[in-house]
Amino acid sequence: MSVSVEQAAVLNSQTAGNSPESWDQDDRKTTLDTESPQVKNTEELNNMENGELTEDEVSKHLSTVGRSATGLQHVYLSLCLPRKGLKNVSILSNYIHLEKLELPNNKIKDLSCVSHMPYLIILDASHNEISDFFGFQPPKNLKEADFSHNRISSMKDLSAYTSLRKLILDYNSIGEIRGLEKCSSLTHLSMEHNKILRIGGLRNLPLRQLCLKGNLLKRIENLQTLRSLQILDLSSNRIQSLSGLQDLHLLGNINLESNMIGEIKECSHLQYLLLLRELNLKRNPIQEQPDYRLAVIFILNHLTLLDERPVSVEEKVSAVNKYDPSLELVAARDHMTHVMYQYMQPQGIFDSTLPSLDTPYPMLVLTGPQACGKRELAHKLCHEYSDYFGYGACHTTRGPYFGEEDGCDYHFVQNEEFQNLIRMGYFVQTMQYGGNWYGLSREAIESVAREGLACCVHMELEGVFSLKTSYFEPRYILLLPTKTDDYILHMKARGFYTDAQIEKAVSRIDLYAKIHRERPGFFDSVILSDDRKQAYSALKQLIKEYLGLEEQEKEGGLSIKGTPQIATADKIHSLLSVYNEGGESTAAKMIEADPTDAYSQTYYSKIQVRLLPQKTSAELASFHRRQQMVREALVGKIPRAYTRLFKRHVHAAPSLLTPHSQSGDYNEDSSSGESCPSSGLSSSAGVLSVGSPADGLDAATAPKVEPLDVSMLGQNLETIKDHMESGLSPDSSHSAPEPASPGRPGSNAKPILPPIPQGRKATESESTQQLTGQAGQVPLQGLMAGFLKLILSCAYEMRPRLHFESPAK
Ligand SMILES: Nc1ncnc2c1ncn2[C@@H]1O[C@H](COP(=O)(O)OP(=O)(O)OP(=O)(O)O)[C@@H](O)[C@H]1O
Repeated sequence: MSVSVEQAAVLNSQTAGNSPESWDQDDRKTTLDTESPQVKNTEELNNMENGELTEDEVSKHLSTVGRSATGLQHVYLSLCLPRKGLKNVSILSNYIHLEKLELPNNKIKDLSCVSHMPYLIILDASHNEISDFFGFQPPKNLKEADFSHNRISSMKDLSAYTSLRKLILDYNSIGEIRGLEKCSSLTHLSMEHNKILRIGGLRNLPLRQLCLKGNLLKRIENLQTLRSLQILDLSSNRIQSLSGLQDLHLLGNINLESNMIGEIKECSHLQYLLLLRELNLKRNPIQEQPDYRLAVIFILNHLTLLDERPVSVEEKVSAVNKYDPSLELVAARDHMTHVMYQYMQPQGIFDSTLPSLDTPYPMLVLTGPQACGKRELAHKLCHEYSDYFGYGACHTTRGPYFGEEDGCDYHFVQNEEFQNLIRMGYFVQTMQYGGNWYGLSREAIESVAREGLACCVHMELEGVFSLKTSYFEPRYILLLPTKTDDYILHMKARGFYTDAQIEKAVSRIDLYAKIHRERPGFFDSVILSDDRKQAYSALKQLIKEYLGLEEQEKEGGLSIKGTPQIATADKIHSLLSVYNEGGESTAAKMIEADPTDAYSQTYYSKIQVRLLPQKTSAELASFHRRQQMVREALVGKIPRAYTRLFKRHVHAAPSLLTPHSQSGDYNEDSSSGESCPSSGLSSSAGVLSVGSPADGLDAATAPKVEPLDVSMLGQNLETIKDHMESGLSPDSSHSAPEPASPGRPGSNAKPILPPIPQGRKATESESTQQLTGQAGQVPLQGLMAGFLKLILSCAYEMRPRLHFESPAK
């Protein structure tokens, strides 16, 4: 039976002033009962008390007039009767045109009346006492049904409900999802707070939203076919793993609050869900994992909301820096660590063969993936070119392989010792590889340098990045295997490596190749290492070019072996002295100095190209000042402030080291402006220019501070040795006693030699090296510490740029 407009008007007239909205908003049943006595006849009241719906009641709550489905009449389309205590709604069988029926918060057990509503689209039967799931014939247009908060314990086949889009079955006692297979329009299913033990029965449904909150689920399963799922709520279950979600590529929001997910690695199941923006893992054990939030953000870097908190850009950057730092970042951290620890230690100057403090040690770094042959080649090179190269043995925490010797291949140390060494500022760079630590110590480089040789080391790419941030400026040669199968065979043949290690090494070939491809010039040279013999020949060829040996061989038939190392050192010294004395036109001067020397030309013009355009006049002045200070320190001139203050007795330096001071001109003038260590830096520029007076000295009397003249030192070696053996200071015969009042203007102070390092055996050769500047380590002691620290920091500040160069380049 339809309700015509006329009938409805009549019904409405009976309830004038009581709109359905006012009923909806306020449960005023009693109020209405008392306030509108005319509406309530006795029968009606009885019915209401019995929970039986009456026509009058219906008429009051009908709304939304529209055309009937047949289009012939105007009818009410909606009926809303919330909180009426209704038990029996059978009368609604007459209202066949209803499209929307809302009966929440009643006591309805039977909804069979709905069978008579073929046009019903929306049904809200929530908060009732229904136990019979869909106990009516299917209205074929039913799109939304809410049966939440009822007493439904099992689902029935809903194959007939092909139009159903939204089904809400929250707060029932359903134990299993079933009967939905044919609901081909179902996009929204909510079954929170039921008793579902397993996910199932959802195969191929076009669900976009699924809520199974508050059930008894232990795992996520059978969801892989829900390709349209966008929002998933599995909160308040007992789920331990996120496995099962990996194929749901449209998922944008997952709520897993209050579950039992404990491992960060579980998030990797979600990492390919590129549309995932919101994830809630609150109240899961995973929250206790260290750096939980950053770790999750790192894995799921598309998230915008994690645990209901927005993910900031800073968090994303920190996450990447923490879990996948770039090679540069790793290097910067490594470098920072070692610089910091180094500066916390007493300082020492290692001048070795170098003409000035800011000249880096000559170094050759062979790099490439593990077992590519770089170590073998490094050893070979150092053996064959022993006059040029010394092997720099790194430290490692890995145990020695068969045949490896401590101190030869590596210094093998325990992890604890390695960490101690790091804290002692012992290393220039370190890296972890394959669970072991590797570190190149300052001492490894300097001990080679003390022999007047260039240090040859091998290391992985991370080590190269780290060295590139330091003030060392080695040559980097990449040894790259290209025949992967041969490389794998070679590694297997060595018998040291597990499959995983081999796999890792192989995978790093690409990394090296990529860096080489993307950063031209990152490596100075690349040698293919597939054939070790060929690789070594190529390496030799390169080295000869670097050292200029090819020309020498061609020109003079010089044999490589036996070429005195001093030749190289001399060359660098002489070149540098030209540089030091020159101003802007040093390159020209260098060429003038030895125009036939191809090595010099290339070497120096390259340096000029690198150095001069980058330096302002202030920088140059600063550079000269620092050189001045370093030289003074090396020839033994103690900072005047300290000398004055503590009146230390110092050994006088041999006159040959300081030719200008022999005459007693070396002016220890307190008025020089160097009354404190830092004042040296504020003195005027150009103190090293030929003929320019030292800072604060009278132009006529000031000593010219010149680069150490190695050859001159060599000539007088015997004299010095004699002095040392006799326990006298080498030039005691020349030196005047230290003035009683060194601070007095015009007083003389003889420069001193750096003390021979404590504990170091002063063998003849070592003494020689010390005095010739080949190996002069000056440990900082007492008052020198501050001054030398200052020098070191200056030297570090101004990154050195000089290094051995290829004349052929
Ligand atoms: N100080 C360091 N910094 C960075 N990498 C280093 C350092 N010392 C050694 N390495 C590198 O660590 C990797 C592992 O060294 P290890 O000696 O254990 O390997 P290996 O199997 O002997 O291979 P290889 O023959 O290349 O040395 C090698 O590639 C090695 O060159």
